[in-house]
Amino acid sequence: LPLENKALSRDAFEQEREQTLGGWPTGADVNFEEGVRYQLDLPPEKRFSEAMRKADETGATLLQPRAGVALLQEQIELLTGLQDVCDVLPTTIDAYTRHNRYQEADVGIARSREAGRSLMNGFPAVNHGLRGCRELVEALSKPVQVRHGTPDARLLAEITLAAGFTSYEGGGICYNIPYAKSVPLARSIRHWQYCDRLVGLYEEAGVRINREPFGPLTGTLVPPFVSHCVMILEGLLALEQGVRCITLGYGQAGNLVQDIAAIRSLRELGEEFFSAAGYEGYQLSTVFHQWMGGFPEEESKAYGVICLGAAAASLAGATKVIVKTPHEAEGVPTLAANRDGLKATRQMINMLSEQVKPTSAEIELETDMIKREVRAVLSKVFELGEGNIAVGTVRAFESGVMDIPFAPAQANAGVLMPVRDDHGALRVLEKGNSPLPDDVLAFHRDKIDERARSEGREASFKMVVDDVNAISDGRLVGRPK
Ligand SMILES: CC[C@H]1O[C@@H](n2cnc3c(N)ncnc32)[C@H](O)[C@@H]1O
Repeated sequence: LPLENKALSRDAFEQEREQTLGGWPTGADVNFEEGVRYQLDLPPEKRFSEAMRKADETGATLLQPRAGVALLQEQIELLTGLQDVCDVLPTTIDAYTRHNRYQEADVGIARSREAGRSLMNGFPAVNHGLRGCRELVEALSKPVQVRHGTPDARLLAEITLAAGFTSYEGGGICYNIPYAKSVPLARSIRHWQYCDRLVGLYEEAGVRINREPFGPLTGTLVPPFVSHCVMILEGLLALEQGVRCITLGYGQAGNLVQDIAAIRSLRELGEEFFSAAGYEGYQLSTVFHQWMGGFPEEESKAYGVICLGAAAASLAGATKVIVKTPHEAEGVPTLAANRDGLKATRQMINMLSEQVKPTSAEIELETDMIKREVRAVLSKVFELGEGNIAVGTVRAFESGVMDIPFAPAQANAGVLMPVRDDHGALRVLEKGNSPLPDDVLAFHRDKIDERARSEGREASFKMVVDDVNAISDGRLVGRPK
């Protein structure tokens, strides 16, 4: 399929829809006009776009957990048990569904039924189908979002959107490079143009669905400019398909100054690039993911990490924060652990939300650095695309102009290497083929040299490894033992 950054024609979309809905028997229940009517009947308090608009209007930071289990009744109980301590709800999708392995998802459901507990790491929404997903939506009183990691998320989108989910996470880059090994980037981008076109068709029918590109990417020392470039490209691709409600994401890195600058620059850069591309009348918000890297085993220390993330999200003025749990080091959290992570986060945000947001010369400098980095990389992506940012994106990854640290995908160069500086901010140790301006690179190098001097060792990959393990080991910067 030719990859172009143009709204899919209705014919092309309908043709592809036939094949998409045939991907699993439950696809046969989906009818677009009926789905629109169902969505239009949802009350405003169950619409994600409304919740995000109000949050930005009032300067609130909304709380959202992750949560997904195999069986429908359990998922209803789980989300019912969470909705009184959060603002908006998730449904985290299982790994089989994320790779379109619905047959195995069926087996997972059957085995979970036999065992009387969830043996899957998420909710297999495609197998539960329209009826199951609607039963879930109708049991709840708050907006529900689909959270997953699916390179080909077309059938999942058709079923969950018709079922009344009002937000859909992901994108053709963010759900490929960190999540898949050998899915061609052009293919996942094209699949996500279908998902975004579907959202655009709902939009044209008067149903505003929120789209949230997945900001953290690999969740391992990803410098703000790297994930910001992905966010802006996926936002532009979505806008072209008719999406008008976008939440750009960012994964906490740990240094407060840098995290605050990251969220503020993300919103400003979104506005800058979306309006420069000629789009208007869209809703733009931000989401801050609490630390996505390794967590301490001990719950008391895990709360420390969770609360720093809560504080950073509030001080940065993020529209929403994705909350971790004290079971993060173990795996899928219990309802109680999920509730506790949310309550600790709420305490932090309540104590900070009435305070004046901090500004400082350091935050201004960091914000300016991030903006210059993003502009340098994206102008190269646009140049590579010769007017087509979808092709530009593919070529940028092929050439290493865009490069995501620690990503498993063959499509990723994997040369750019980050490392923390003496205060824990992420800097570029090895730029790879990233077109960062020389003075910006010198800034990064100076900051890294400062740490090397204070630790009395050369900046090296050993430092990076120490940083990857630092937070699990109880600190931010991976100091030598
Ligand atoms: C993106 C990765 C994050 O999603 C979280 N996660 C993945 N599956 C589930 C799940 N089924 N329930 C709750 N949290 C989950 C996991 O803890 C990790 O922090």
